[in-house]
Amino acid sequence: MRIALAADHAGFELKSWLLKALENAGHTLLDKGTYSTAPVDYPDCAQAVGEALRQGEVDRAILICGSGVGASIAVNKMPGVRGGLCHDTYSAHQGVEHDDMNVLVLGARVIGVALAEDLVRAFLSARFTGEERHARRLSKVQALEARFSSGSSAGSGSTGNAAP
Ligand SMILES: O=C(CO)[C@H](O)[C@H](O)[C@H](O)COP(=O)(O)O
Repeated sequence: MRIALAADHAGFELKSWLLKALENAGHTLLDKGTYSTAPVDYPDCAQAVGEALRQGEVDRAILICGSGVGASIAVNKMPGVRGGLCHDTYSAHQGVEHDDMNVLVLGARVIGVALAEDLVRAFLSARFTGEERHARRLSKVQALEARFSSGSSAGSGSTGNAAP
């Protein structure tokens, strides 16, 4: 699978571990930084993976900050990007199966490397089921996104399919 990874300074070390593990597993990786522990801002990391997803450069993304909270908030501002902060394996696969989550967000100051690797495996192995109730709910999420995104008229109720 084609996977983009990005982390802020708090997530840099965990990203480095995950890059090695994913490379060994044969995935195609796009490392969007950061490349050291020098402080950077998590919205910039979120933007980097969100754009890679939206431009079709990758199929999924992994985004890491200290808690995972800031990165999760930021990445979900981008249309078509569905990030979930998951620190349990059930959520890491169910988020894909039911919600078509395409970004796994992790908090490097909260979890260890072994759990992170399990979470990533669960996330990457999962597929959206496409069952009617999940597709219906996803359409409603996309309608919310279209209704409140800048440039669209408030209250339009559009259900256009957002990229990707
Ligand atoms: O955890 C975060 C926000 O939810 C951020 O990603 C940062 O990692 C955190 O805020 C960084 O804190 P620092 O004191 O600037 O290292």
